[in-house]
Amino acid sequence: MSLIPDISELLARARADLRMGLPVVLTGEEGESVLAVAAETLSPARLADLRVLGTPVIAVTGRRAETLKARAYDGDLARILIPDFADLSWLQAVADPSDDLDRPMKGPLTTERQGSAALHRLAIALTKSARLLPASVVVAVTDGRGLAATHGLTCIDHARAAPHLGERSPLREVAAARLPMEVSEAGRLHVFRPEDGGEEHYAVEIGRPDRDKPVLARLHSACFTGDLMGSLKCDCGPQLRGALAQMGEEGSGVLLYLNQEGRGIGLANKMRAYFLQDQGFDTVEANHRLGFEDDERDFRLGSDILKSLGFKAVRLLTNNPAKIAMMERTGIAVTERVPLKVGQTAHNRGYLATKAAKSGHML
Ligand SMILES: Nc1nc2c(ncn2[C@@H]2O[C@H](COP(=O)(O)OP(=O)(O)OP(=O)(O)O)[C@@H](O)[C@H]2O)c(=O)[nH]1
Ligand SMILES: [Zn+2]
Repeated sequence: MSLIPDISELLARARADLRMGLPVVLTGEEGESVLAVAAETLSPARLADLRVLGTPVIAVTGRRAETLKARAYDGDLARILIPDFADLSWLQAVADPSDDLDRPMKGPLTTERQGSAALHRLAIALTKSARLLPASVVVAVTDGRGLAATHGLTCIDHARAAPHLGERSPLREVAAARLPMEVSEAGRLHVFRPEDGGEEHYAVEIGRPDRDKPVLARLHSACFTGDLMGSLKCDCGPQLRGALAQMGEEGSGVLLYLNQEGRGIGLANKMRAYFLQDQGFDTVEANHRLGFEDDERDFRLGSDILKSLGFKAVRLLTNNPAKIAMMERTGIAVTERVPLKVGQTAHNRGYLATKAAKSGHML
């Protein structure tokens, strides 16, 4: 029946639940099931409830485990045993590196090596896509489906969810209108919304670019601090304005504004990363200490939008080779890379050097 939510709708619901601090039920292939809550949003009352149901563990990514010196027997993640004395602040200190330097001794931490980590991996993937810290408190339960039905919890089946996790929900254009701008009076803004109701993304068209010729294009990732606040820590604001100005001069172009704040980790996590940067870690190390990869963005969104606007080839304004490679892989030809070198400041010199050294950016 069409009234029943499908798996991508259930996943979207699970992300919203985790952000509220609600547990979700995850069920596995062998009939096993767990209850999972994001460490960041867990309340003391719910922690007590989880302890009534069983013996919870806290699952963190391999990246975070490295910093915590916890053995990651599962490779990309570690299931850390929670000592009886541990309270919510202990769990949050495992999840959140903010006070790593003040409280370096969380351990020694013992990690689980028996049994499957598949549901823990799913729990972490969900917290990440909910833009929360990638850490989940997980407890095994006997009848997950029954528990979900009785308590009105979202229930996700691992086998059904797996093919959808690395996938993005299809985008649909929901509205477009004329937008006269400083750089060009012939501006037009298109709003794209994913079918699962997630984050919207925008395309700003300048002029009426010919769909049969390579269009001057920029894939810009949202940066509240740089785009709007004039932050000196990165080069995003000048890049955004520089790209629009160039399109205005040429009288034609398309700028995609992708809501992938903080290279896909969200603004709260980006500010946690900035806090770590103030302690001396670089932009890549800070992401790793938080449990994230260097870059969690999905640039395929960009080619989805370009294709839906009818473009086949771009002259891409970027210094990031990963953007070019992804465009080519997903069927948008990059006929030219147009460098975008603006906004270097004394504050962002180290940031730009790290991107060049560790993320392959062209200086
Ligand atoms: N996690 C994290 N994100 C950051 C940091 N500084 C800036 N960002 C984010 O990095 C992204 C930069 O986006 P872009 O300028 O589109 O991408 P880029 O990879 O630098 O590539 P080009 O500018 O095209 O060369 C934005 O989402 C910013 O919010 C940081 O220190 N940590
Ligand atoms: Zn920025």
